[in-house]
Amino acid sequence: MLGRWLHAMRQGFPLAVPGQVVGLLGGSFDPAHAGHVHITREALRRFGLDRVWWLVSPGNPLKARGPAPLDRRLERARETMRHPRVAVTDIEAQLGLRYTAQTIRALRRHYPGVHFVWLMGADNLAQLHRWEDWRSIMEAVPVGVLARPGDRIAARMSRAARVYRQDRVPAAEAHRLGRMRPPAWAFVNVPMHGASSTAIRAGGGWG
Ligand SMILES: Nc1ncnc2c1ncn2[C@@H]1O[C@H](COP(=O)(O)OP(=O)(O)OP(=O)(O)O)[C@@H](O)[C@H]1O
Ligand SMILES: O=C(O)c1ccc[n+]([C@@H]2O[C@H](COP(=O)([O-])O)[C@@H](O)[C@H]2O)c1
Repeated sequence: MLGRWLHAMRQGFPLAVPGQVVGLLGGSFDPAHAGHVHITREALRRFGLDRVWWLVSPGNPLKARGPAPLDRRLERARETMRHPRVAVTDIEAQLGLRYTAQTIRALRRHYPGVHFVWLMGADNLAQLHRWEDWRSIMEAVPVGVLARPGDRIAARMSRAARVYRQDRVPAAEAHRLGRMRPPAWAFVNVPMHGASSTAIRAGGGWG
């Protein structure tokens, strides 16, 4: 176990110790914005997380348009999210991975004993059934979903929500999500934030 740990630290990966609950917010962050910060703070509180790691993706496999260069997105993400319990990382690029199911498998190997929770906005739950090997994600880690304007109904009616309806955790129990045995997922109706990277790009806000 120590060997794998040292390996993760040598690669500059964030530190986590066995027993900690770490939320993973994967995203294009093209660019990062106040909505990401908002859901991260809500997730820390609502899902009882010790840490959140932002996984700035090399590129969403379902998005045809390539994002801005990774270094630029990382830099903006680090300027945007400043919190002692949040780390902004490019772990996926370092591991040469872009499919979430593979990333989760790799992180669980690198960090034995750490409890991971996959985080996402409601728009992503609505699409989850299109992700590579999506059921293995639900079976591997608990999933925390945060409300997003316009996407709550699509998320609730989604294929993933229907297939895993028995495994939905009531919002009042969501603070224990990280220690639950998967499949387990919770949808929390946090106050919503309207920011989106698409809107920022459309307004030339990257400049
Ligand atoms: N305002 C928001 N409210 C709730 N969840 C959000 C919000 N913005 C982003 N997210 C979630 O954060 C994660 C990363 O999002 P992403 O980097 O794709 O930002 P985005 O604003 O959705 O980008 P784009 O408009 O390019 O699709 C996703 O799970 C997404 O659902
Ligand atoms: O694994 C997949 O097939 C897959 C398909 C679409 C999106 N994802 C992941 O979902 C996260 C959110 O993506 P995005 O572009 O909406 O920010 C990010 O970590 C992506 O790598 C993953």
